[in-house]
Amino acid sequence: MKELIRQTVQDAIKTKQKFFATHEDLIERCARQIADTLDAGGKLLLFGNGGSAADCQHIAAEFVNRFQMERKPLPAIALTCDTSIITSIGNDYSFEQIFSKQVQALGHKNDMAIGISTSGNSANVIRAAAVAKDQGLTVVGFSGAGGKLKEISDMAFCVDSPVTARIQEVHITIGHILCDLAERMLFHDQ
Ligand SMILES: O=C(CO)[C@@H](O)[C@H](O)[C@H](O)[C@H](O)COP(=O)(O)O
Ligand SMILES: [Zn+2]
Repeated sequence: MKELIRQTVQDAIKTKQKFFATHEDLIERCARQIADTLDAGGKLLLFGNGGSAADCQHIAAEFVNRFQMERKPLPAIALTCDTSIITSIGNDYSFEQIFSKQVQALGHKNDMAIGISTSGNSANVIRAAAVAKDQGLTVVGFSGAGGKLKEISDMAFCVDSPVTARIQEVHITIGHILCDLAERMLFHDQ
């Protein structure tokens, strides 16, 4: 058991080191886009399943409340939270449309959509990303190495690991870094 713990931690460290060694420019570019979007009155829409749904809610909370700086609340909505909306769409239409119909209702061309899928192939995430793109939103994809999400995304963060949990651990670190950078870009004078 202790060996398993050690191997898991080693794998987590290596996966993060490998990813962040090659993605600094993209992260900075994405943070700048988030800061510009929020500064111009746009908002963030986030969607994903399971652990990635939790990541969406976690990241949205950092923006709406605060991250590491005392500053005004920033608009970010996790499309994973409203059980009435999700169950009615899932029941009347399909699970595939639970996020895309919310993007249709709430998305504006000056907003950003952040889709999170470790396989990169969850149908509801792909559909929402495609609808967001059609509506003119900037689409950011957090995924694993494979899948369709990266092809749809304007900015794609692809984590090269076969293990869902390791990919998710990189995703939440990306979310924290983006929030940290965007906060500094928007409020550095405070
Ligand atoms: O958290 C985990 C696994 O670590 C699970 O809940 C996982 O998120 C779910 O199986 C998701 O449905 C996987 O979907 P996706 O990441 O492939 O889009
Ligand atoms: Zn998990």
